[in-house]
Amino acid sequence: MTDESLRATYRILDASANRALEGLRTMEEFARFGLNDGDLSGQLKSIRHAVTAAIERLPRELRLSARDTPGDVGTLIGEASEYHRATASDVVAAAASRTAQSLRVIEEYGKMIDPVMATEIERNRYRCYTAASQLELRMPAQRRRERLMTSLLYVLTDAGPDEPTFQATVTELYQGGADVVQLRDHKVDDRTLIARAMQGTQIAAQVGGLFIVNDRADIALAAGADGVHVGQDELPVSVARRILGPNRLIGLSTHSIQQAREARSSGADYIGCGPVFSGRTKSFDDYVGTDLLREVSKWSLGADRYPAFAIGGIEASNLDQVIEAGFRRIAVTGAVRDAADPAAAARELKQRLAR
Ligand SMILES: Cc1ncc(COP(=O)(O)OP(=O)(O)O)c(N)n1
Ligand SMILES: Cc1ncsc1CCOP(=O)(O)O
Ligand SMILES: [Mg+2]
Repeated sequence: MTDESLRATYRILDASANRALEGLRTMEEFARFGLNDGDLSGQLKSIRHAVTAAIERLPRELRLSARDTPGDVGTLIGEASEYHRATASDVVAAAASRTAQSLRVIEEYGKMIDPVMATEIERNRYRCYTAASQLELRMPAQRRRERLMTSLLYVLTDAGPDEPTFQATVTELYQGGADVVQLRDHKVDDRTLIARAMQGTQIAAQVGGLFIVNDRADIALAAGADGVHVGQDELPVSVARRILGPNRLIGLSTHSIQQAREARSSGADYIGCGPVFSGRTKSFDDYVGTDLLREVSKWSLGADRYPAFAIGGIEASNLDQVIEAGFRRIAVTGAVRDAADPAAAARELKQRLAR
């Protein structure tokens, strides 16, 4: 090998090593701080250390003297996509792909310089594929939980008389500012339920909203919905979780502070809290009123801002009482469904919650 080609090879190895280590660290940070997953962040850290050790087999002075960042023509070539990362999932996917490519480059050029190093890099490239795919598989959960954290308005709707009507209703609800739409209909058959659940899921994905199925974890899973909502006498959260896996959301109805605390420790992603007032959709013997909202809001704001939606008879006319009790998240049916202009009614509620 000529001096020139040796220098070029070291330059490639040095740049690729930096890229691979940066990519590994980017993934590791998300596993650690985004997912709090000690096992996955440990795996990525161990790969990073193994790659560092393999690279350190190359004489550091040769790597450093070959480095020429100001003279690198590649630093001037930027694709627009490199500057756009809308979500943490995009960051992780880009880091995973960059890392795998860089490890492959080190492996190929490294074979000319140090076959032992190349073999060690190959071994860690395979480890990296496994860890990166585990991390990427966790990202839908992250996206859903991030979306939930920014959700203020949750609207429950029935299956409607037919598919076009349901499609128009759900689209209108999201356009009006609903962050979450729940399909809640005890009257229709399972065929109708699954068809509507699939339709709602598709609309939600297009507009960036969340779509939840009431009561039925099986239907939620089969439709690919964002999650299920269950009541105190329905599927326990642990069973719904077994059906839905870690990536989907589970909401639980709660009627006391004790139930709210238990919901959180059982792994529910959010709670419905009520019934607050007497409403038009479902009647109850007792109403929790705003006292429970006050108690839950004091606790949930301290509990890492655990998402809690007030539900039951909430309307534009009593919304201030809910807000005064510390709640900025509500779930409604009648206030939107029965309005002359449901989208406008949703928009008004949303604007007041967001203030
Ligand atoms: C967001 C939200 N909160 C509460 C409920 C009520 O659930 P549940 O008590 O199980 O009653 P049904 O809706 O099944 O009649 C809900 N659906 N959504
Ligand atoms: C399903 C449910 N659970 C508690 S209150 C309620 C109904 C919510 O509808 P509305 O907003 O019309 O009272
Ligand atoms: Mg229920």
